[in-house]
Amino acid sequence: MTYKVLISDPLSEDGIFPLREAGDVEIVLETDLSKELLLERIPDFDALLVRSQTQVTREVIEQAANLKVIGRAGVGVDNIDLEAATENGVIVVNAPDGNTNSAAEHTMAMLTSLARKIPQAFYALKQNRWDRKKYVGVELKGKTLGIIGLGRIGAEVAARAKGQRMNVIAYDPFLTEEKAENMGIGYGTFAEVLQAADFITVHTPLLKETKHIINKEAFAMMKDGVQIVNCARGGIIDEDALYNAIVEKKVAGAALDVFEQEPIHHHKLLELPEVIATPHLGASTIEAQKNVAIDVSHDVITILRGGLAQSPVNIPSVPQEVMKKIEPYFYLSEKLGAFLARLGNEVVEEIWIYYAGDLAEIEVTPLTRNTVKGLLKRHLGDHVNTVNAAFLAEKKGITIHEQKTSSTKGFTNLLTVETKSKSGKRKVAGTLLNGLGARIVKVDHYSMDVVPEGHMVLIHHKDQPGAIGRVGSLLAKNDVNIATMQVGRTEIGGDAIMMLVIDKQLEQHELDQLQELTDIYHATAVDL
Ligand SMILES: NC(=O)C1=CN([C@@H]2O[C@H](COP(=O)(O)OP(=O)(O)OC[C@H]3O[C@@H](n4cnc5c(N)ncnc54)[C@H](O)[C@@H]3O)[C@@H](O)[C@H]2O)C=CC1
Ligand SMILES: O=C(O)C(=O)COP(=O)(O)O
Repeated sequence: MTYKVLISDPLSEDGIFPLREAGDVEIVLETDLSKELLLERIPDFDALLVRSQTQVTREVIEQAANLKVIGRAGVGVDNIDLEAATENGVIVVNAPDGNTNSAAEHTMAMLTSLARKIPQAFYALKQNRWDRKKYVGVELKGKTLGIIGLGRIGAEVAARAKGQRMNVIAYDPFLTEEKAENMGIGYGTFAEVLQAADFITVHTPLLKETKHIINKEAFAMMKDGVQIVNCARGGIIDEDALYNAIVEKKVAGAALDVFEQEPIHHHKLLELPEVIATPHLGASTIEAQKNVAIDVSHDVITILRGGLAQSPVNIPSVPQEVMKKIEPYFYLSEKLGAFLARLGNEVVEEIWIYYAGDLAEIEVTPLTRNTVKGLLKRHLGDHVNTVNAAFLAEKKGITIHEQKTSSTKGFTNLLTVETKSKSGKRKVAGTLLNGLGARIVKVDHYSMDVVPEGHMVLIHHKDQPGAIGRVGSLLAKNDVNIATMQVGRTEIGGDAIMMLVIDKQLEQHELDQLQELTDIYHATAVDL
């Protein structure tokens, strides 16, 4: 199988070698696509690789019938409609570490340039103006740098600013006093940081919660003559409020790498001499571009081949050591879900998934998603996957319960899935037998030992002599070969079930014939 990958923003050629060498990947490089052309191209592709330029909107995602993964060669994913991706089962991955250093270095370059007015002085010099008085700056040493958002980049900026002998104070919802102390910086609330700082730099992602956090009210809290740096995302700072704060001399200067709408043309902020800017260059170094392209290429290949990504954005990442433990159960969990889905035609209202024995010791969320995927697939088809399974279940009004239990019924591991619908509850349990693979060991309250694959027929009947024979004869008459057969009953002469593994899929009329046999209550075909 060959996977088609569209690269729609310029990516480092040195960084995409994992894709080039993959053998099963066809790369199409088409940058600067118009919205219309992207919509036209996208249905052909299994993967899309972007930076910050391509706008991966809901419309694009919904048009992308074959898309499995969107790789963001960088950090910010605000140009990708994550909700639409999740709803459509498309995994989004990014490269969170590869450009941290470059972004931090660019921030420091902007901070220094701002303090010493280097771009303005250079521009004047280019125009033959030797003006030493006009471009007197301020030192960074001894000044307070306020950092809003102390993640990977914020923390690197803090370390570098300390090297410049600045006092650093930061606000981040995850920053504790102890952590700040260990880093040798101060910490405060959002307002305290704004009030204390001579320079403010923002390093949050652009989210609903961070949109315009630096607004008119925020500027009012700041010191007069404060200088602002934004190498994170346009939109974190309200551009109109910044413009006014500069015109009113509240803000002495601003260094901007990013804008609310990119690319910019004749932006009013650029008309102000206090503003210096770069065209979103924070991650534009040879090293960062190579790093992010390598990381995202690896993740994209892994996902296309059915593996689990290192840096997924819209599904929780699973550490490698946890993955090793749960991977063997993936097959079993999906098959149990699929088995239950075929037992009845009624609308499932609730799902319980019980994890026992070895399973009770590990992180099972990925298995829960996989079970739900197996269950929903019967009616929703291949559209459902581990990314959107929980979302689709919720949309269909199905509640999912996940429970760890100590009751293993003698198995070293036991995965039990139970569904509730209007007519009652159905249950199937499975285990992974050491060296022998997956087995269904219980259907409702009947014990079994069946490999969960192939064509099966589950027959509810009365425990009477001749019932098994009649089923065997009818199947033989229809030229259906029985591979294995298991029988279980509650009591002699009571309700019983037969679980047959057969060599072909039963036709509806064959099922009807089975149900007409004496002592047979009901027959269900289960094709896994
Ligand atoms: N200019 C450029 O070329 C680049 C820009 N970026 C931007 O920088 C952003 C940050 O990148 P990283 O540091 O790698 O991300 P990160 O996820 O490591 O750090 C973000 C931090 O912001 C904090 N945060 C979230 N909401 C906040 C709030 N309301 N107030 C204060 N802090 C808040 C988070 O707790 C987290 O610690 C990215 O999301 C991206 O948009 C990243 C790389 C290059
Ligand atoms: O990684 C990020 O968030 C960036 O902003 C870098 O963007 P870019 O890949 O240079 O368009």
